Amino acid sequence: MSAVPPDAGTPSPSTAGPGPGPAAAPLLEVRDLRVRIGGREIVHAADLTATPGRLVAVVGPNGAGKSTLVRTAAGLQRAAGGEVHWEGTDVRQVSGRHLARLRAFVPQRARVPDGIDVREAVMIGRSPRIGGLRRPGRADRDAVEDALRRASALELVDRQLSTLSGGELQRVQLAVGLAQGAPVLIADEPTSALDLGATATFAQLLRRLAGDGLAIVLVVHDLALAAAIADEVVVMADGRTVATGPPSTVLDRERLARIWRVDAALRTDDEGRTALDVAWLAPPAA
Ligand SMILES: Nc1ncnc2c1ncn2[C@@H]1O[C@H](COP(=O)(O)OP(=O)(O)OP(=O)(O)O)[C@@H](O)[C@H]1O
Repeated sequence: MSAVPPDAGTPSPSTAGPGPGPAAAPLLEVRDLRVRIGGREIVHAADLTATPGRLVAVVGPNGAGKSTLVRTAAGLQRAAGGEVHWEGTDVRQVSGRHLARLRAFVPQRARVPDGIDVREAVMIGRSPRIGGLRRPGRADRDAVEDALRRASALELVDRQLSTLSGGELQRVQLAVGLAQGAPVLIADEPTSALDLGATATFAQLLRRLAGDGLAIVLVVHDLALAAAIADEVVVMADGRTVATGPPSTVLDRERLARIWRVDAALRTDDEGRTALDVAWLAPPAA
């Protein structure tokens, strides 16, 4: 595997994007993260920051370590080195219960248990707010319905989870995350099975949520989508974060060639349309 060196002097995140101006204090800070799985080091040096009101897109080729980075940041995977801090506290000192109140995690591949319907699944997402001793009340039922509505999944409320299409399941997974009511939303490729219209609806929802003050971390392959909605892009390659900054600066043609080995250029027009012009049939860049 070729090692891609980190870029020196990538632009400061504080100058980025469509989000609100001066950044609030970060809720999540990951520094110099290393992760080993099955005796192999998968992430060697990764950084990530989640701040209220900002949307960070984590991009990079297949196998770059994006999922491993966000899973470890979310406290779902143990770090072998470096730092993961939630509200300034080492993640190892944060109880699972408190973590569940701080962050919602929408996984790339959700487990789909048999015999559970969408309403029940989203109520399970709500459980960190309910606690072990209390039964769901009116506020919880309203929160479930609101999460389903915001995720454009309300019409699926009585369906069995196991009968949903890939795109329907992704919308429900988002609702599960939203029902949790956490200030940080981490979503791993939540749009991979969505059609064009559903993706646009989702993009608008994410921007609205960021506008409402949520900190969002989104793993995404669609670079045109990332460019349209992210305040900041984090590029991962070979287990390292190799660039961080505003999409227009970070996703330049030279980097697309170097990291993705493709001749491609991002384009943004005055009305906020973004496109990736790709020379699909050109041989990979050397
Ligand atoms: N549980 C595991 N056991 C062994 N190898 C793993 C495990 N999880 C991840 N890996 C390996 O670690 C590397 C990084 O995986 P990861 O899923 O983090 O990458 P990614 O950037 O999210 O990829 P993709 O874009 O394909 O989803 C890959 O080579 C993957 O095969």
